[in-house]
Amino acid sequence: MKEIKVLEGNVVAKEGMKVGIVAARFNEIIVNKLLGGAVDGLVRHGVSDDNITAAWVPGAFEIPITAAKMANSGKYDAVICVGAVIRGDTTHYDYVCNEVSKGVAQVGLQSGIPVLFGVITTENIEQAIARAGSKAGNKGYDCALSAIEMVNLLEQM
Ligand SMILES: Nc1c(NC[C@H](O)[C@H](O)[C@H](O)CO)[nH]c(=O)[nH]c1=O
Ligand SMILES: CC(=O)[C@@H](O)COP(=O)(O)O
Repeated sequence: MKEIKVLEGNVVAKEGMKVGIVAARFNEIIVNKLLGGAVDGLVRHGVSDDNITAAWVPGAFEIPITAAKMANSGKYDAVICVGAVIRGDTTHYDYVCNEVSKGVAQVGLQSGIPVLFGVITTENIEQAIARAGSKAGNKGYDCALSAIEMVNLLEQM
């Protein structure tokens, strides 16, 4: 097979990389762990903590508008969104999840910078705990590495 050109971003942060994080305060006990995981992942892979800015919003539904403000400010190379939406007794969960996921994706497409979806959407608190730094890892940490990779990839295009 002929040799083809393959583009791939590594997970070493470029010099001076700036990251915004939007964190939803609802289920704060979970989201604090996601935020900490994101910061840990960023710093361990070369982002200076001086170049990380987090903004707290009331709930996941407020993430997209805040992510859009950050993404379009020109101040950040990437934006990470973290939150925890846990199903309750009504269909409210479905509406929140749908709008947050669509909204975050739209911000990335519209702004042209990587906007990472680190909002866990679970049936119960146990599933959320598992994804916020226990047996299923930390979605915030995962998003940190993906943010670095995507910044490095898009800069090659
Ligand atoms: N139930 C959860 C919410 N609900 C609140 C909404 O996100 C929003 O803040 C409210 O509807 C006002 O616009 N938010 C979460 O982040 N997680 C939940 O489990
Ligand atoms: C995800 C939610 O909005 C949910 O926690 C709200 O709970 P409920 O459906 O019992 O009002």
